[in-house]
Amino acid sequence: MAFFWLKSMHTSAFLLRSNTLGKNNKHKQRWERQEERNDINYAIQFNSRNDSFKNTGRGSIRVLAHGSMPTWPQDDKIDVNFAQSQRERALRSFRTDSGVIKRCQNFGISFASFNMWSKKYADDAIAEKIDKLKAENLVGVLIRSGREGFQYFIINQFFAYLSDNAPNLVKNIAYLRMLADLRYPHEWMSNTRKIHRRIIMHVGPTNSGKTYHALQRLQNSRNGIYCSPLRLLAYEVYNRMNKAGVSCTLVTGEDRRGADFSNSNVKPVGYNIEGEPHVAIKSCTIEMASLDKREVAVVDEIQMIADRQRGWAWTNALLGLQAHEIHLCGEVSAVPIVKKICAALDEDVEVREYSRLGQLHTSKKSLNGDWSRIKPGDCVVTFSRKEIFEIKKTIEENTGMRCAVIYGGLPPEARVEQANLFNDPNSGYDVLVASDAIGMGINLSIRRIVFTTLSKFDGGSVAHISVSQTRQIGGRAGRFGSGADAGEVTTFKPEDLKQLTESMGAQPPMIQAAGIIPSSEAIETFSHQFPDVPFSELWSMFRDISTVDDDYFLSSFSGQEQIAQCIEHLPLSVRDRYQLIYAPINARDSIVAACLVKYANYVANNTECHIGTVIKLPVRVPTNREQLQVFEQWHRAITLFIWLSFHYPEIFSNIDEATELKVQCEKSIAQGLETIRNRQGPEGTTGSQKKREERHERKNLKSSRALDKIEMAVKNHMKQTANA
Ligand SMILES: Nc1ncnc2c1ncn2[C@@H]1O[C@H](COP(=O)(O)OP(=O)(O)OP(=O)(O)O)[C@@H](O)[C@H]1O
Repeated sequence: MAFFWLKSMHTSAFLLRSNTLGKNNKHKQRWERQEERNDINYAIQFNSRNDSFKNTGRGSIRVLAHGSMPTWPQDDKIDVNFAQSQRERALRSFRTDSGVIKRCQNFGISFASFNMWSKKYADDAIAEKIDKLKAENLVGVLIRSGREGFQYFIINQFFAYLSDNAPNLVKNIAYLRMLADLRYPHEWMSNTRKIHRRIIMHVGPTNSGKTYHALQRLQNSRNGIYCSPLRLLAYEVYNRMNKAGVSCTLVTGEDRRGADFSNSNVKPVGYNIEGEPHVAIKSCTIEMASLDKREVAVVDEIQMIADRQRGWAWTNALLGLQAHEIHLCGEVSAVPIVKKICAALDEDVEVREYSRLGQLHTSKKSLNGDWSRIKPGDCVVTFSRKEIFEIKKTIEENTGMRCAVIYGGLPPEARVEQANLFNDPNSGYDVLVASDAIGMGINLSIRRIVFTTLSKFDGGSVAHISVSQTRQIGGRAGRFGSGADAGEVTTFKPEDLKQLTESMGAQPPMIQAAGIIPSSEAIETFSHQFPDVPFSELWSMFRDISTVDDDYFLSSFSGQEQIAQCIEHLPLSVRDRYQLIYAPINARDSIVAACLVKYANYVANNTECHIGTVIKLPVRVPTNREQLQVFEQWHRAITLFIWLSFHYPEIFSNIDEATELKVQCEKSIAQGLETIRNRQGPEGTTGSQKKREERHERKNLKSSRALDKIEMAVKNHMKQTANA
């Protein structure tokens, strides 16, 4: 993969104070341009170099040439021909990937040896001489791994090839491969293997009552745990249990709450020797699940075991929960993989199938591109935050109805508030404009889902959303007991209706493999072999050399790698690095990443961190969507502090101050949403503010022209490189 650095671009990188809005616009604009330009096969990434955190106001832009990047097909369209073309593509790009070459050097492989062996490997693969790389065997790999994972697979198989054909090229290769051997996950949790567990799967479409039945069982147990994919769902179950008089605690990455003993019906199940109450149930996000002995465990949305980033958490829960009864709720597509894993554990699986409660039908007509056809109770779904606000404005102007908004970047508290506005028939908010964040969690009284598009930018290219995602989002219409008992699904554009109808009528393909990650101990032992290699490279090296069984895949590390790079320059232990890279953040959020570096500095120095020294919220309420986005990032930076306080309680001890700041930030976000709604003109802007924004626009236009010139230079450079 060809890339080079353009260091001359002066960018104001990570700015932590309130006067940064204009400068942050520039970054935002670049990211938006990245999305827009995807169709001409360029991804321009803002790259956070370590020195950019030193307030130098400089950064660099990394330009990755993706070559021709077609849309990734849905699973059932992946065949031998596709496998062949992807194999050739991946073999070509891995041979020129400077990251791979660098890692090979870390393994002691010289450039000349890499050149020679990578060519042999590519030739043998194309000649179908390597079993695992035969096109027919790659179909399953492509489905399991997706685009990003497939590239890793090709690199990983290169090391397997070296191990067989040039065992002396990498020193200790057999030992390294043994350290990175992840083939036997069913042998990992020895304590759990001593327990006889009954596994019950509740499967069915959205809104079929599967979670309801599992929760009924949990509620009647002496002690149990509910593992949720979202903080919001964990909170919902926490409330539900306490309301029903069952003592329940809440544990999420950002929140810990005791049982609600203010409710006189809620009684602890007993007391320990210090007189502290034992509660019956724990409701948590799945990454926070503890594996103590229990009577009942409920794991929600089990199909997420195949999620490229988070799947490992479901696998850990399935392998490790020490409960006599485990209830797994989710899509029928998860049944085969759960059965396979449980067969290896010598455990039986009982499957209970459910049908949808209430009607759901796909409309025969789209809205034909006409916003005036939006009706009260509609939820308009789009996948870009920018579009959410534009659509909201258009609908409000065209119909006179007001729109609530829900998207992933909004804090959960704000999402609940927006959901309440939409659900309340007297609030004046008749329509919801949302992203796929509505697919799980919050109860919504939606009558009709209107998809504005069925494609989504997946970080590499624009791809169709999967059958499973389409059905999950579409299924939110007509939720049982919401007052909208019959649901409808349609599209905004007529050309999307055919695909929607097909997806809504199809069954999601069966899940082939479950995510896993190496333990911190495995990474630590591996790191001792390479004391001079930076942690972020170490992680990729582990992936290069690891061996994984076909029923599993190594979860994506890309988010973790980005975090690892941000904190690479700090003197942290391997264990601390392992902890920090799993912080629930996106390192591309510049403000959050900058705060993480500051927080990590306190960890490195083992000194107490006061949130006030890192975060000062802007005093003004956000009045446009860019400013709102900055507040959203501050909110994530505050919740990151709270997350850290659970892992490093002595360093991040002042949670009260953080909680206060978080509430203040939530208020500003709520006011911002209200202000943007109430003002006139584009994005709710008026008068002098409008002028200010026009000035910004002009500035942005200038920098966008500069960017065009750079891209032209990049194109020319690549042409020359290709010719050479
Ligand atoms: N037997 C029942 N009695 C009363 N309410 C029920 C019953 N079954 C389901 N519900 C209600 O119907 C709604 C949908 O149920 P539930 O959340 O269990 O569905 P689900 O299949 O898990 O859907 P999703 O995958 O969207 O979460 C919930 O509000 C739930 O409380």
